[in-house]
Amino acid sequence: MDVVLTIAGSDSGGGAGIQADLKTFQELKTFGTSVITALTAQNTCGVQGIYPTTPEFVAQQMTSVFQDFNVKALKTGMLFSTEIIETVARILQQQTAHIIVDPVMIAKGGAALLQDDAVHALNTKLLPLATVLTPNIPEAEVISGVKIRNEQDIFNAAKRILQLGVKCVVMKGGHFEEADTATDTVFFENGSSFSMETKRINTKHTHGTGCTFSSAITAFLGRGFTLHESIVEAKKFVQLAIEHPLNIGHGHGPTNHFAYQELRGIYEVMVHETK
Ligand SMILES: Nc1ncnc2c1ncn2[C@@H]1O[C@H](COP(=O)(O)OP(=O)(O)OP(=O)(O)O)[C@@H](O)[C@H]1O
Ligand SMILES: Cc1ncc(COP(=O)(O)O)c(N)n1
Repeated sequence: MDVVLTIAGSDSGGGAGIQADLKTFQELKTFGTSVITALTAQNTCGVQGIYPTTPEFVAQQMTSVFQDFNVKALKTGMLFSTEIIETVARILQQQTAHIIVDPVMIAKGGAALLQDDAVHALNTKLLPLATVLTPNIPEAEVISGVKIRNEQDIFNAAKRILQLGVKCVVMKGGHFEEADTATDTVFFENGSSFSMETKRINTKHTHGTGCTFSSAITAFLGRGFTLHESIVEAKKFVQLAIEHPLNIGHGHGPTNHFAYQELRGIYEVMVHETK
């Protein structure tokens, strides 16, 4: 049994954060462990409150997990503050597991899940350790300092992000709402890249899509899939989860973490190798 870890915030509504990550890990036949960086009082309508964990207690949770388990891959989600990022990065420096960083900044409803002054610590302390970074378009703009309006901007932003020390960046296209596809573009440090295209689903039930996608990459990497296979298979997982919603809650509902197993992972992602 491969052990994986999520270092993220708790979503009391169960659709994003730690809860989405553990559901994804379980569906993908890995053993999920967790380090909680913050509690959120949250549901499908928004975030009603945030109660961050102290950096010392984040460190204590990480030590408990690493002392006992051989963690094959781990992801970070909501990290909230400079102090928590610095603590997480300091402990991760001693680890050999694949590190997937989902740079969670703002919840779908608009609540800030990362303090503005924490971007510097993210860029300088955590990103140099990352195997994979999975920004959405607004997050990629903040990290790279490049305004993104078209494909060339995506390329320029990705290049800047790779210069921060990230080995692979997945630029997620979920926020291009006018497109009829949901296309993510993947760039590697060696200069190669590919894009993944799926049908865009017209739905409001997209709460936790980014958490689900990055935890699926983590689970596949933890099981020993290659980086390329893990990213494409995770795209399939999130596509099926969005395409077959559970219709829970009164706002932006969660995705369906059961769908990938129930449909035996059957979905064709269009992959275009660009180099
Ligand atoms: N309407 C949609 N139809 C199909 N795929 C989508 C849709 N919206 C997002 N995706 C896919 O979901 C994944 C997550 O992308 P997205 O840009 O939504 O991340 P995010 O904004 O970080 O998510 P979140 O903040 O909700 O956790 C990507 O693979 C993206 O292409
Ligand atoms: C604890 C936590 N982590 C991440 C998200 C991002 O998800 P979304 O952008 O869908 O609100 C969230 N809302 N809550």
